Amino acid sequence: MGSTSDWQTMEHAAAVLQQLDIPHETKVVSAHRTPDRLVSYAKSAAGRGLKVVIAGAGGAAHLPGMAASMTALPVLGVPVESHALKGMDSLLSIVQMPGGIPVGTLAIGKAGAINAALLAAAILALSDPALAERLAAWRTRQTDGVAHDPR
Ligand SMILES: Nc1c(C(=O)O)ncn1[C@@H]1O[C@H](COP(=O)(O)O)[C@@H](O)[C@H]1O
Repeated sequence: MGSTSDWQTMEHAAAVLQQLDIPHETKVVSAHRTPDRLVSYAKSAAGRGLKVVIAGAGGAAHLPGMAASMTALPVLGVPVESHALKGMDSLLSIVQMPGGIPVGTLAIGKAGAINAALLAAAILALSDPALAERLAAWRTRQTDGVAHDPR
């Protein structure tokens, strides 16, 4: 994520990864403030055994796109809700990639963070049957937890 201030959004992705027992790391990496850290992080990601990158950033959110430009791993972008523009700036910065360098862009804020983790899980589950079972069980629990009556 681009800043420690993004953690209150991105912790929801980490929580879902934890629930699904998916090993993961959490790092602050900024294209703007720590460009060298971004280059080394993105270029070494695949070699270190990472399979998917979830990049959350707000405002002029160049982090997901720049990360995607330096790794062939799938990059999922989470637009963090900015104070000034409610995350519309983040969303448009992340989603409008030029053809050729994809970033899978999720919803603004908490829902996007949760869904980035679930989408990462679905990608990993394609080659991990045990994870596919855990993901199916997670979804069943969610379905079972939806009330029939709103009151
Ligand atoms: N969008 C980026 C990037 C980047 O894209 O490289 N680096 C930091 N940021 C964003 O700046 C916002 C404000 O950061 P601060 O709260 O640290 O001022 C955060 O949402 C962060 O993701």
